[in-house]
Amino acid sequence: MKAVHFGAGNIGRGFIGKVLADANVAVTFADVNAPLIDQLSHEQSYKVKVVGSHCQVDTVTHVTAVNSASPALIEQIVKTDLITTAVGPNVLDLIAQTIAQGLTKRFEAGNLTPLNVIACENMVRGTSHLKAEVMNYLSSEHAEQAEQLIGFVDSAVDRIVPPSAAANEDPLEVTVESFSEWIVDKGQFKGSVPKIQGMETTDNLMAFVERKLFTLNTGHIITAYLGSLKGHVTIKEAIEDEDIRQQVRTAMQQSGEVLINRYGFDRDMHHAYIDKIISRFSNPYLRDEIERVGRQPIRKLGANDRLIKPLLGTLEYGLENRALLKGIAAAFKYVNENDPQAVELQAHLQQHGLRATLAHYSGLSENSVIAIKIENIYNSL
Ligand SMILES: NC(=O)C1=CN([C@@H]2O[C@H](COP(=O)(O)OP(=O)(O)OC[C@H]3O[C@@H](n4cnc5c(N)ncnc54)[C@H](O)[C@@H]3O)[C@@H](O)[C@H]2O)C=CC1
Ligand SMILES: O=P(O)(O)OC[C@H]1O[C@](O)(CO)[C@@H](O)[C@@H]1O
Repeated sequence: MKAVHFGAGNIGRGFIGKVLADANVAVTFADVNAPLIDQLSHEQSYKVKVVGSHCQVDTVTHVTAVNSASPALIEQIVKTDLITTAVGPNVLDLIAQTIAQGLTKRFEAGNLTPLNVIACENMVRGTSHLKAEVMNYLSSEHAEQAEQLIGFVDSAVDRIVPPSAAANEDPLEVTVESFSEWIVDKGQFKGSVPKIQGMETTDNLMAFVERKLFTLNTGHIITAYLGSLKGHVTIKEAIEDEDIRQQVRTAMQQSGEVLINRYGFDRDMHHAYIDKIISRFSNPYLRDEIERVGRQPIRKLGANDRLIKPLLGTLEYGLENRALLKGIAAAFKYVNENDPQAVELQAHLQQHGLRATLAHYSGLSENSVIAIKIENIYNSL
């Protein structure tokens, strides 16, 4: 079996590429980082240091790499059985055209075997979004063939993989936590569903997507922004600050009540899931900086992302949400000159004020009770 994986970064090498290669899938990475591609295609292997409840160093082999802009990638798409991505939600629109070019050539070459595409991004139904973008670049004839032959499979991806420590002399080596969960929507595949150890299939994907987004990502982002407010640098420092820990746990319980109401999760089991995730945040072997978890605050303040989506759930079910409101308010206090979205958010905030900025990026109404509550909390921080 062959796979093309877009994005040879933290998750690409540390999780998705490793799961596929370990399942004897021949993986070709596609990336725009030329030195990374050159090294991967030269070495054709790399190390993954697994740290946490168990520690080990695995070697991933039988991988190669091509530049995402090269014609060689199009040829790979003509022949491949699977495409996966881990490039970042904002990059999916860029790779859609490349995928469409590959599909066009594939159909013209008479390859009518099924092909599945799985975007492994922190984005609700990211693959469905990618499908819409790809279809825009296909002729009506090829779009019809794609509907029949190409599966666009949504997924939930959970493994904490910080950027490899700069001190590490091996630029290909990546350090990952031992926990991992990759769940895909069984009903969206074309042809047979591949059996890949480490890739779970479900016909209830949204429950898993929202459980992960509302628990790991919501807890993580509030840890990052409350931690940044107190001058912490790493997630571990922030979550080990008892005051922050309590607020983060309360926020995760509040978003958890949305999941319990929506999917009927068992409360005790969900609280145990929350505790496990909080312990993952303080993994002593991982250096995970606030800057990574808090990156791109505009994306994370979006209506369908880890802060606003759970809040909207509390409004839907009439649930307590003050800790979530504080996390959202803290997002507007996040200052990082190296993060273009943080810079844009602060500029909009200075020019238009909190409630107009909140409305602009999150879709919440500027004069709503909830916006006024967030503004009052923001002013108290
Ligand atoms: N790092 C983590 O702990 C986790 C990350 N994710 C998600 O995985 C995705 C990737 O995140 P990371 O691996 O952390 O980021 P990363 O920045 O380490 O990797 C992204 C890779 O995509 C490459 N890229 C950028 N533009 C490209 C293009 N046009 N074509 C091909 N490659 C391109 C970059 O050069 C980089 O190597 C994001 O959606 C993230 O939310 C999901 C779960 C965990
Ligand atoms: O990758 P993003 O969406 O920018 O945000 C980082 C978040 O994603 C993860 O990397 C995986 O969900 C978490 O570790 C962290 O909460």
